Order: sequence, then C-alpha cells, then structure tokens
Amino acid sequence: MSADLSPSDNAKLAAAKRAVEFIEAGMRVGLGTGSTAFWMVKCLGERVREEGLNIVGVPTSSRTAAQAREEGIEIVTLDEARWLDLTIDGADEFDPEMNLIKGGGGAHLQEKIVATASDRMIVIADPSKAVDHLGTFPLPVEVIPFGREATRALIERSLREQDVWARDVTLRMSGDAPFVTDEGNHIFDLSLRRIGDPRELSLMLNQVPGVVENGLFIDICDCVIIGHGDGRAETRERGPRVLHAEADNVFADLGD
Ligand SMILES: O=C[C@H](O)[C@H](O)[C@H](O)COP(=O)(O)O
Repeated sequence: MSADLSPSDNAKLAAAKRAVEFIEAGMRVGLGTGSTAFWMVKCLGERVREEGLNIVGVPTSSRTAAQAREEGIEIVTLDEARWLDLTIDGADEFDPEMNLIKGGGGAHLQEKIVATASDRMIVIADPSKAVDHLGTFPLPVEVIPFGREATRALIERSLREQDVWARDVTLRMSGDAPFVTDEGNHIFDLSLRRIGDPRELSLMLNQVPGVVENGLFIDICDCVIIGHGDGRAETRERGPRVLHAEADNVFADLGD
C-alpha cells in the first residue's frame, strides 16, 4: 500500500501485484487494457527488470503495447504467440458467475480474442466492480462505421424483440467525433440497467450485421482478484472451465 496513491489506485495495485505472482518464466501472457491493467503491466515490468523474468506479452490495445514497451516487456502479436498461458485484465463489472462487462475503454474486441485464446483468464478489480446482475454499466458494442445508423436501428429492434428494455443506444464520442477503436470501428453503449440473460443477449447482438463484438465475456474468466484500499487482495476461483480450457487450445491438434 502506498500513501501517495488514492484508495482506488491502492486497490488496483493490490490486485495487480497478486495477479502477476501467477506469471512464471516462459509464459505467454495476455496483457489487458485500462486503469487496473495499467498497474499489472507496471508490476510485471518490475519483475522483468528486477528478476530477469523471461516472458512474452501480447497486448490488447495500442495503449498497453506502448506501456509494455516502456516497461521493457517483450511483446509479440497473438499470431506469433498463437496460444497463451494466461491473460490478466480488468473489467467494468463481474457477477457471481464471473461473467463480465468489458469495453469501458473501447478495447473489448482485442481483449476478448486474447482472453479466449488463453488457458486461463484472471480479472483484477476493485470491489466497486462486483455486481449481483450485469448491466448497470452501459454495455459496449463495437460496430463497423459503414451503415452505422442501420446497425443501430437493427440493434434496437433486436432488443425490443427480445423484450430487453434499452433506455439508450448511445454512440460513444471522443470530443466532437465518434470514438474510434484500435480496429477503426465505432462503439454504441447500451444502457440496459439489468441484463436478464447475458449469454442470450451476447449471441443476439453478435448476430446483427455490422456488429463486430460486444463487451459481454461469458464463461471466459476463471478467477477474480479483488484488491482493497488497505492493500489486501482476495482471490476467487471459478469452478471447472467451460469454454476455453487447456484442452480447447485450437492449435493443440497441430502439434503446438
Ligand atoms: O476497454 C477496456 C477494458 O475492457 C477495461 O478492462 C475495462 O474497461 C476496465 O477498465 P478499468 O480497469 O479502467 O476500470
């Protein structure tokens, strides 16, 4: 715990410190994005420099790539790494089943690809991210710029048909212009208040033409580390993995 940091940053740092203890020499590690993942990259950089820890990182955004380089962490692309041992990332919300909303920083597309291509995903968070039901945080949906308003109308219609009540489907802005993701796309933020069936909603959204990916992470997270302002960190493990266990390494059959 550092007296120079706010309680919120101390909580993020506590979770990050605990999470990087799971990183071992030789690992290929997915590096998340956001203000919590920032502390994880910092702590990992310290281990690389001080212990000579030999790992490679796969960043989930241009921001994280730049930070990892500054920290002296060797980075490679996901295609170079192929499959990862572990991904550590933040979240905007997590529920008791460890399903997540991500994408508050607009990075959920790369984050979901990287986390799904990992044997294990650890989420680091402060206690404010814990919810009983996902949906208080607006759900990010990344869409391609072409035909954006048609895509918006289709999303709204699909939500109505599924009886999901959306107060707003808001285009995310950056100043006067639409926010642009690392993949050159735009984001709609869906104010849903409470998501009844996150899995069904995720499938429904991804069926709309023009939608690239939504911020629901279902059965991807294996473990949540919650940091506290006083420097404590608690680790919660999920049961057996459903979708992306080691056995699901899609390259395993190719001899990797
Ligand atoms: O797009 C951003 C990511 O999904 C972040 O992991 C998420 O928004 C949480 O960010 P933070 O740690 O800053 O709350």
